[in-house]
Amino acid sequence: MADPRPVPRPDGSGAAARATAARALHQVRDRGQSLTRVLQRLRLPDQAADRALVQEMTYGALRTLPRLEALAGQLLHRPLPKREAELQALILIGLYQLTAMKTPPHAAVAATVEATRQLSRPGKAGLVNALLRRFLRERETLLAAIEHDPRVRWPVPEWLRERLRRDWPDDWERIIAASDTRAPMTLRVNPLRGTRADYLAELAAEGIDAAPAAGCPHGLTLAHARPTERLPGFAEGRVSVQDAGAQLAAELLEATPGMRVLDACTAPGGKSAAILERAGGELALTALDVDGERLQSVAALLDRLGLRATLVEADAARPEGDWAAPGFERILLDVPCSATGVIRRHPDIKWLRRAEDIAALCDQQRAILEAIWPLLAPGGRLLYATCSLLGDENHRQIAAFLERHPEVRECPLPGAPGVARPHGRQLLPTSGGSDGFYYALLEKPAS
Ligand SMILES: C[S@@+](CC[C@H](N)C(=O)[O-])C[C@H]1O[C@@H](n2cnc3c(N)ncnc32)[C@H](O)[C@@H]1O
Repeated sequence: MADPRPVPRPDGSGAAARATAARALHQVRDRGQSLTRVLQRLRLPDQAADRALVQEMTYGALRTLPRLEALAGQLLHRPLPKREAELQALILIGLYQLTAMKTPPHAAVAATVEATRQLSRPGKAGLVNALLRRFLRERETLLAAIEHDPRVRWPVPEWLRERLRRDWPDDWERIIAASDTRAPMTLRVNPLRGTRADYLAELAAEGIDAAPAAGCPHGLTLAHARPTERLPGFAEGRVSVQDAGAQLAAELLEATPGMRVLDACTAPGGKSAAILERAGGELALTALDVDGERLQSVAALLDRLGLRATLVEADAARPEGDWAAPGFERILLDVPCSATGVIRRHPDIKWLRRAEDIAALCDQQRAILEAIWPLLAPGGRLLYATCSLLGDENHRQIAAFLERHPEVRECPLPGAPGVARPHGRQLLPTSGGSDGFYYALLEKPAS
């Protein structure tokens, strides 16, 4: 199978980037690790361009995994043994470059072949070279053979496809397609440190193309994503990165200065910060999370933005202690969920989530909602939020809650973006638009 033609040796950094991408893909695909965590842990290349390449290859390969696996299946006479899972991941990274990236094919092949050395598999260089060159020779035939494979047409696990089809009979294909696109980079301007109009003008003066984000008074979308270090005033807390759909939470909650507010699932803190900014920082905000490590990022975020809240590490499903005194006028419940609405930003979710996780998440959501509701003041409002697209976590969860608590009033959300559901509203991920969020606003009777 080895191709006898010599392979040009690329410079080492390109090969290192491919090897790192293969390691990361292997950790996600075969070990069930989250891509964000893997990329934080792995030693990434020194050069920014190589780090961006690792990012592009890993995110891209996870988006189109079934296509790459189906191609590798055609190219390999028999599957590689389990102990070669990292090499298999390298082959997938190689195929991703040849199917989806603009890298000249000979350079992509050479750097991927060279990466076998970095993975301590120099004896497999011939195999990788032969496979990738065969793909280039037989590209049209190989791609045509998998075109109608349902896993390739709708690159999500079958259980998720079926659930999306059931919940979104008219939109499921569009949703899956949009979930495979790259999400835009949206910012939220901190109104305590300047206006959106001024920030847009400053960006324009620096040649950074941006436009106001629809439906977000403080939001703007960049034409091209860039590292936060290269955003004016980022370190000084003038802007934060936050999806337009996530920014909507603060608008729907309408917490005004002086209110006592609870964010019961706060980390990493984006919505807490938006709620505080919208009220000029003049809120008594309790920001709670069960995960102490994640709470540290909330502290760092509020610090950067010049905002204050009482941070509490506690389980929202068991309110006890000082923080749990009833009488909150506003509560945000951004509950743990399947995150099926943010697959664009975290394509690993598609492969890490299991069908059986959903029922367990629904139980958790119900427990948190039931436990937190008594803390709401009479006449107060609770915004239930998820970044899920699944009815069980969203409108059916709220329908069941309303059935158990007939005194609760559901507030209409007129003018809010998204699609009306039997209860609440759903933002769908769309090309160039926001992530997939769900919101329902509930009010306690005044007496
Ligand atoms: C969807 S994230 C919240 C995102 C956050 N609101 C933001 O906009 O940045 C859900 C959070 O809920 C937390 N969480 C999960 N179970 C919890 C519980 N029982 N009590 C409190 N927090 C919990 C998780 O640690 C996670 O940080």
